[in-house]
Amino acid sequence: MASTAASPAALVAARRAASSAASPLRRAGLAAGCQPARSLAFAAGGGADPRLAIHVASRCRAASSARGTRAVATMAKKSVGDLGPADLEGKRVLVRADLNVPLDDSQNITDDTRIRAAIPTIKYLLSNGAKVILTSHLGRPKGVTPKFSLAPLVPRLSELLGIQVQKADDVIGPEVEKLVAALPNGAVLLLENVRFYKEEEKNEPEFAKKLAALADLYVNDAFGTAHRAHASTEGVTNFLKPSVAGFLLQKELDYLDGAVSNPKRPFAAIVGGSKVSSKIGVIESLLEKCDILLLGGGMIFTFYKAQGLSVGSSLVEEDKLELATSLLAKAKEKGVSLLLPSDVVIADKFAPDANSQTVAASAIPDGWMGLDIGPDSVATFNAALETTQTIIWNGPMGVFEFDKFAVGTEAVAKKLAELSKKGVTTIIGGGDSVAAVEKVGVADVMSHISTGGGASLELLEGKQLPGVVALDEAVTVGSVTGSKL
Ligand SMILES: Nc1ncnc2c1ncn2[C@@H]1O[C@H](COP(=O)(O)OP(=O)(O)O)[C@@H](O)[C@H]1O
Ligand SMILES: O=C(OP(=O)(O)O)[C@H](O)COP(=O)(O)O
Repeated sequence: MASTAASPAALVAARRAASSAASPLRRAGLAAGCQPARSLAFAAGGGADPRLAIHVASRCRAASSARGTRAVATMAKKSVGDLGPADLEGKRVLVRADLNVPLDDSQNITDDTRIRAAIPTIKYLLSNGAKVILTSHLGRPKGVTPKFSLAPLVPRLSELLGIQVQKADDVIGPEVEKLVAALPNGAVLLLENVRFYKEEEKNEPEFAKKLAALADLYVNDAFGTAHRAHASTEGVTNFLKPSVAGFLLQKELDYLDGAVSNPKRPFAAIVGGSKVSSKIGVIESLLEKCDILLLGGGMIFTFYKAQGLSVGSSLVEEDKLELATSLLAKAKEKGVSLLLPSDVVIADKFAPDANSQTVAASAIPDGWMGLDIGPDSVATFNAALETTQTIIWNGPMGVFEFDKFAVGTEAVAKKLAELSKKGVTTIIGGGDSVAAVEKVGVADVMSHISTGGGASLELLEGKQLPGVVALDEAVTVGSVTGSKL
């Protein structure tokens, strides 16, 4: 699996110099949807603390895909697998994929995971004689912006599909209609970046209607964008039936909704990342479902402080101390075994070359900040994980972008890989945990790695995703819900 990992120095420089157009990393981040506005929002939220700025662009990566199993949970939707040759032969199928991949300065794809993840659905449609009209966004363009064209994706798409993919220069309109009309069975037409039309993000019905008019049926396989109610993810379903889930979307729901809501027990959740505030919804939702909750990352210092411990200059959200206390109480009330790290690796500055030492969580000296969990915590976490059958992981245990403080995160990745090989269901819920798993080179052994950062977070928070809600319901037979039985 391709890695998006960059050197810590490059990462820090890229995060801090958000205005530097010369940075390839920043461009990669921009191409993948990480705009400066988002960086600024995080920085502002954290009082311009560089520790909060570092993680922004690393949310722009994704992961592996495979044919999904049957949907089992509350959001079960009709699947493309429910459609056969009789439904698809000669039909024009509008496929919304999330091909929002990072590109370098020369418009080369630096991580093709999302393209590869979209292939099974497209191949299935082609093998059933359909004509595929493929639509996606790339980045967050404001109007037509050449550097956000989908043209650089054509060679890789063609290579993976084993056919020459055609490319339209527009999304709707007479030229596109002509190309669609001339499309033979078993061919793919890639439309231009759907966000070149402002109507897309505004979910304007007239635009959705024009998009829908290109096709006979609709497949949404864009999990990474399923939390957006846009014309190509939501609005189009009002004008095109059937509207069904692609294999990737289905697999994401099977794991992030199905396996998490109906887990093989014991079920452990590992939640890390920088701030407790951005994970409140996830923690609260997982406390309803899991047996064990392991916390790591920058958020632990807010919990420590809430318990009266000294945290030195570690990241703390002063306004979330009460919340941390209430989450601890809620875990107790629910009978969830909540484990906070017992030791931490501290640094004398927020830098890759900082001096560091390992101390008990209760012994952080003034002027030092915790940047990773310590070896005792890793051992305790590993022992807890050994007892489980299902594990969901969201958020790194430390500042893994700096090698010196990546040990705890990498240990978790390795443990999950080991357990996955033994049959434990391991789910990596998007965001930076995906980067960590890729960095350690164990992505391929995990049961599921989400292709959506924001979308997986919303799903884990228990929210309904508009792009999913809009799809046709699956057929229900008895107590089992899913595709053909
Ligand atoms: N102890 C810590 N202090 C400061 N930042 C941390 C700490 N531990 C982890 N982080 C940062 O948290 C960021 C990831 O946070 P977040 O975006 O919430 O996770 P995710 O992307 O997995 O959802 C990473 O950039 C990492 O460097
Ligand atoms: O990269 C994406 O989201 P992610 O960074 O949360 O994984 C999706 O393509 C959605 O992009 P958007 O956040 O610009 O709507």
